Amino acid sequence: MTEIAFQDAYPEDLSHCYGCGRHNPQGHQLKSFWDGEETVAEFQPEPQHTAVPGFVYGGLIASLIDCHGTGSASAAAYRAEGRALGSEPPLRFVTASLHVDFLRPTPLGPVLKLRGTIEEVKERKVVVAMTVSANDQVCATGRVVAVRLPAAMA
Ligand SMILES: CCCCCCCC(=O)SCCNC(=O)CCNC(=O)[C@H](O)C(C)(C)COP(=O)(O)OP(=O)(O)OC[C@H]1O[C@@H](n2cnc3c(N)ncnc32)[C@H](O)[C@@H]1OP(=O)(O)O
Repeated sequence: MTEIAFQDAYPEDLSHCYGCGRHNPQGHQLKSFWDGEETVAEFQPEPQHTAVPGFVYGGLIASLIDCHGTGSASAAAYRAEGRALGSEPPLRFVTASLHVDFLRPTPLGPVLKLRGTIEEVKERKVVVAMTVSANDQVCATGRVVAVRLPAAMA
């Protein structure tokens, strides 16, 4: 694993995202890292993330996939250019498409583990496939198409 989380390399003014912004105290503050050619993140759901008692809310799972996907996209773009994470000019990505499949109920209790595979890297677009596991069982899979931050959001 790298020592710095992808999201901790985001510029100050782009670190307020509900899913991963380090400056959003009410947010999830997801942290993603490299693990070889794959990307990983962990998240501990809390009781307020309940769907049916005992099981995790699907919207939370989708938002974890969203932010692990966009974070992984940014890291993959830096890696493809042979640049250090967070170096200038910044390579920031937003979600163009978010696809989630819920394969089985996700138990509320264990830490959720996300694992991402970089499927495609282009100059403006990165595609990331992900799994979300609890107790070493894949509960959901996801796919994010991430596109470079548009001028309208900068
Ligand atoms: C930066 C730190 C913040 C962290 C972000 C956290 C994640 C988020 O929640 S971001 C918020 C949600 N996302 C948004 O609000 C984005 C709103 N959408 C947009 O601004 C635009 O539609 C945007 C930028 C995604 C795409 O812009 P657009 O001009 O349509 O892109 P365009 O140049 O046509 O397409 C680029 C590539 O992406 C692909 N693409 C674009 N949209 C989609 C889509 N919906 N589905 C699949 N592929 C798509 C295109 O096919 C194209 O691929 P290729 O190069 O292979 O032909």
